[in-house]
Amino acid sequence: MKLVGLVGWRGMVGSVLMQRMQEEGDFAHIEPVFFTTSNPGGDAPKMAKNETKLKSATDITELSKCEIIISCQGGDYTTEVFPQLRAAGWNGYWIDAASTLRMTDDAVIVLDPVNLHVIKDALGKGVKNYIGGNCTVSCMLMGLGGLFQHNLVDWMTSMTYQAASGGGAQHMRELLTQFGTINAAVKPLLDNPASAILEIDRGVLATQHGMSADETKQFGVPLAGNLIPWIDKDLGNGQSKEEWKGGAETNKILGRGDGFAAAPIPVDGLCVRIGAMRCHSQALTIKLTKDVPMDEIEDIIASNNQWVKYVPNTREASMHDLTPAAVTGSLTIPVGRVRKLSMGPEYISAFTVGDQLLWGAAEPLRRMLRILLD
Ligand SMILES: NC(=O)C1=CN([C@@H]2O[C@H](COP(=O)(O)OP(=O)(O)OC[C@H]3O[C@@H](n4cnc5c(N)ncnc54)[C@H](OP(=O)(O)O)[C@@H]3O)[C@@H](O)[C@H]2O)C=CC1
Ligand SMILES: N[C@@H](CC(=O)OP(=O)(O)O)C(=O)O
Repeated sequence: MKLVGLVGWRGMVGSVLMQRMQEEGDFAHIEPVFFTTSNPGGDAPKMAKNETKLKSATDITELSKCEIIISCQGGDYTTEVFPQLRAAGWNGYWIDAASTLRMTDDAVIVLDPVNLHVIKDALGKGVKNYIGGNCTVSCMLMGLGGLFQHNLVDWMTSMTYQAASGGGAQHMRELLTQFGTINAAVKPLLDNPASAILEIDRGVLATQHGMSADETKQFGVPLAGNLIPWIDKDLGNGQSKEEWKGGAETNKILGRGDGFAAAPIPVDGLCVRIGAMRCHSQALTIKLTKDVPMDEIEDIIASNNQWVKYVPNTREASMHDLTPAAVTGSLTIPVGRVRKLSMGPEYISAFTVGDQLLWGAAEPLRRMLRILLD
């Protein structure tokens, strides 16, 4: 059985990965070795077999013994440890959730329901680095992959509604704490049915404006009852790094653009943080390469993979099936609000939601592991 090193297994993404690996019986196919940056010598989790103690995640000799390493430890860890491992002559497979290596020439962004052909081609060429994509991009492609597969996308804009979890566990906690603070500030008024709504509204606003640096440490400004129209770094050209990833990663996953024969498809838009917990949603405007009847569009979207679920464009279905609350914890990727736009028969809208810790982070990694094992 292959020795598989697991780094970052107790973090938020890592915990979801461990849960999914247990659900899918992945541990039956590997000899796991658990690494840690904080507790070498401590007890490994119950999935451990022969190696029951945690090893240091910076011990290059121990890491080098693994044929495959999966890291959910984060970009700083990858930046520090990955070059040392390769410099030491390690030739194993590196599977990573962090963005650090995604755009390097010797790495493939993995989302096998969409780009198994790209992965297989790279494996044949001896590529050893397989990196999970940006959560927003992966969730979008799981939903709209059919349109790309049929060469129907001329260009696409993605306007996102991204959950707090994209920032990490502390961001989720901060959001909930802020909701609690706001509620507490106006609770006496809320409890009194005779109180004036504008007085409640003033109380909410005063609480948001009065939040301390400590209460907004993660997001920088209040997110509860608010939104933040900027995610990740400022690239200095008016675009955020999250928005840049939308175009760059989508094309790399599809095997288009730089380094590939196929021309890139323009994908761009605005990325916005909202007060959802762990599902990223996005509203898409798509210019098709030709006028396609609606029933064909539905078939193409719905039949692309077993997780996509086409939601009829009705009020009831959209309210119940096309929301973060409906999707959280599930691998289902609903796609709805699909209709022809008034700009012309080649323009359609769509709305999709995905659990950014599942398809957005953990699931492509464990599926890449299974591809290597099978
Ligand atoms: N959050 C997201 O939405 C996404 C994240 N990613 C990537 O995954 C990386 C990891 O993200 P995420 O899982 O959110 O990071 P976490 O902060 O939850 O976990 C990272 C590491 O922090 C250490 N840690 C310290 N304190 C705790 C604690 N109380 N509970 C659990 N772990 C703790 C653990 O390392 P140790 O056991 O060694 O102490 C853990 O592996 C990101 O940096 C990013 O590169 C990718 C896609 C989406
Ligand atoms: N940037 C994403 C989360 C994330 O970790 O993205 P990436 O894996 O591309 O760094 C968000 O904030 O929602």
